[in-house]
Amino acid sequence: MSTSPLLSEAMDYPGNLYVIAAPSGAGKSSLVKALLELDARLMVSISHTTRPPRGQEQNGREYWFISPAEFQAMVDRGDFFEWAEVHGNRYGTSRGAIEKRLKAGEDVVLEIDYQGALQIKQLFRLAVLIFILPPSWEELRQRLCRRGEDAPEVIEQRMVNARHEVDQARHFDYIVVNALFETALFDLKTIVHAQRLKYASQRRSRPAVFDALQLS
Ligand SMILES: Nc1nc2c(ncn2[C@@H]2O[C@H](COP(=O)(O)OP(=O)(O)O)[C@@H](O)[C@H]2O)c(=O)[nH]1
Ligand SMILES: Nc1ncnc2c1ncn2[C@@H]1O[C@H](COP(=O)(O)OP(=O)(O)O)[C@@H](O)[C@H]1O
Repeated sequence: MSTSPLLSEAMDYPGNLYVIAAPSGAGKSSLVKALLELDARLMVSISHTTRPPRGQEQNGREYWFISPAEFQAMVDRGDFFEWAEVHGNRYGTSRGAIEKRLKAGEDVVLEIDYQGALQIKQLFRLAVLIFILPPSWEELRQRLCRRGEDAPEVIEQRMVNARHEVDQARHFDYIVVNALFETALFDLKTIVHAQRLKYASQRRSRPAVFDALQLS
């Protein structure tokens, strides 16, 4: 059991933390974007990365794109809540942004890899870990190809890494299979809503339960 002081503090945070991981191409970003459109109470945290931007990506929208030296300086200053190397690049969640939001009672979604998700669970016992699975390996490859953003060798590396990533799904609280998009989105929405109610009642706050139900 971790003895991090953050563990007990986190119990008192009024906001909920949802952590969503998946192998590249499973549909995580598309699902999270649709979820945010359905649920105005969710905020997504923008990560920092050393990966170069893809075609339509903008600094500060999908990611904060920074150099390896800038990333290292943030690591040295302890600016990251968690960080990991994924597919040869570094990615991290900035500490300040999520703590401030959770303390303010906002529900935060982190779209990160399994290593980061498992680090977060050590710090926030109440974090809800959700793993998105593709319906098959073949469909995963097809989605990566259809997305048309990655070179063939990058796709191959992501397919190899996916085997190990999928193996980590058993450590998560929930698994959602993204076969039919609308069904997976409904599953995600249900998990978010059910956990919101559960934690509101655990905090023994009747107003918080009503608030979670969006009743007055
Ligand atoms: N640990 C960690 N992983 C992250 C973070 N941001 C993104 N990732 C993960 O890094 C991996 C690669 O992301 P990306 O380059 O956008 O590729 P994509 O998953 O194919 O869209 C994905 O598994 C992301 O969830 C972060 O802040 N921390
Ligand atoms: N349920 C689905 N059925 C078919 N294609 C999907 C589905 N979900 C996502 N996609 C497509 O698969 C590709 C990868 O999705 P994306 O959200 O970028 O994945 P990730 O963020 O997990 O890497 C995109 O082209 C997206 O439109």
